[in-house]
Amino acid sequence: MLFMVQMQVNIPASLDKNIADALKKEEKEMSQKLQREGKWRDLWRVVGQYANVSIFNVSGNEELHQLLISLPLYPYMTVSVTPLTQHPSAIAQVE
Ligand SMILES: O=C(O)CC1=CCC(=O)O1
Repeated sequence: MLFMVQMQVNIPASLDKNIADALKKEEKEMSQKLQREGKWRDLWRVVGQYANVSIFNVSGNEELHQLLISLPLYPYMTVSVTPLTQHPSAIAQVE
């Protein structure tokens, strides 16, 4: 199943910089692992914001939920999830 996920990152200025940097590094490693596995299909920066729009290809709600809550930056994110389905006019096939 495909999901559009919007993540707004709100790291408090009071968080120690070394901790913030370590969380960002872990987040990058995890997101790149999931991209290589094909689960995190697209990752786009929202211009002008510390936010991204992502497309996930996972088995369903539960897998997506577990994946999102295990992201290192999850405690500092506002997450919005939109399930997607094939548009009847689309010529690209959903995998
Ligand atoms: O920078 C972000 O938008 C948060 C994030 C998601 C994957 C990643 O590497 O950083």
